Amino acid sequence: MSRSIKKLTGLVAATFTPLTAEGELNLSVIGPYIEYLIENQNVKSVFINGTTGEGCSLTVDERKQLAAAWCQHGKGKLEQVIVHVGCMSIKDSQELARHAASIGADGIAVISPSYFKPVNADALRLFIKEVSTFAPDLPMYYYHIPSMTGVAFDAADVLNGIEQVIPSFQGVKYTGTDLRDLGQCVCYSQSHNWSVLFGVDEQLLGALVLGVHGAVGSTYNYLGCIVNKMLAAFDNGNHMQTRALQFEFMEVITFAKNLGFDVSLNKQVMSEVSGLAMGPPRLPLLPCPVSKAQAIAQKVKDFSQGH
Ligand SMILES: CC(=O)N[C@@H]([C@@H](O)[C@H](O)[C@H](O)CO)[C@@H](O)CC(=O)C(=O)O
Repeated sequence: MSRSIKKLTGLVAATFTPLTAEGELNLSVIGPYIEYLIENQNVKSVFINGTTGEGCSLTVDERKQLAAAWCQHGKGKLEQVIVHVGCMSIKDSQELARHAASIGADGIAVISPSYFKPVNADALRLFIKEVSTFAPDLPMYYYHIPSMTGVAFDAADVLNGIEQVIPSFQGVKYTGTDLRDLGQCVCYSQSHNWSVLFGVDEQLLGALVLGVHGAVGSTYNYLGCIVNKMLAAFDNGNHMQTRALQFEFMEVITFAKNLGFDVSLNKQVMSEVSGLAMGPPRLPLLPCPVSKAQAIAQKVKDFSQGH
């Protein structure tokens, strides 16, 4: 890689994709969205076109437009814009990787293809490598999310030896609950100065203890401020406060899950809490009842105001 690497750490918001009522991209929201994240949540890095952003439901052209808008509006304001480029077709992923490099993104990430699945970690490494060659100067992150892709072999197996085939490899975004595998990813990453970012927001404390370098998640869009307090308490060795915040956080997520928390409901919660118009989800996700989103938003606000 020809340029120096900014290590990805701290909280990263997995952003929602604002749509109009008619289901088209609503790029006018991106500028105010960035202001909201920085000023209200103290969150300065974003992960776009991922799960929360319904990236796999967008066209390649829409993904490019969105990535360009985030990079353009975020320039000089955001610390890092990471663009998820995972697709079913490697050609589409390569094109998105090339595009991300051309617009000044700070990094790219890929999930495993999930229709034709790689048979083993070697095949997945090869896929990631062939995408990375279209943006050889951009840090590449493997996005491990077996609950969505159904590709469940250990992320640590994917990392093993990857530096030999992908010079730009820079870490893993780990959305899974296997702490043994996560721990092995952290351990392997140490000698390469890679970042391991955790993606199960309600279990972050367990991952922090294992030494992850940050977290990428949907709830940091509207609870980033509180989780930043939790990270500070953790760094200061204040275990009681860290645990108390994590427990309260878990309570909010449990409440949300009992109401059927998914990307659709989450998106509406974001609209309710932030006042930004995120719009509906895209099919096959269905719009959710606003009353459920309002009930969760109230819990989020109570939690935020209580600290
Ligand atoms: C399966 C899923 O959507 N997980 C979320 C979490 O932030 C999740 O919404 C949160 O932990 C609440 O369960 C993130 O890991 C997803 C993410 O980072 C992304 O949008 O790419």
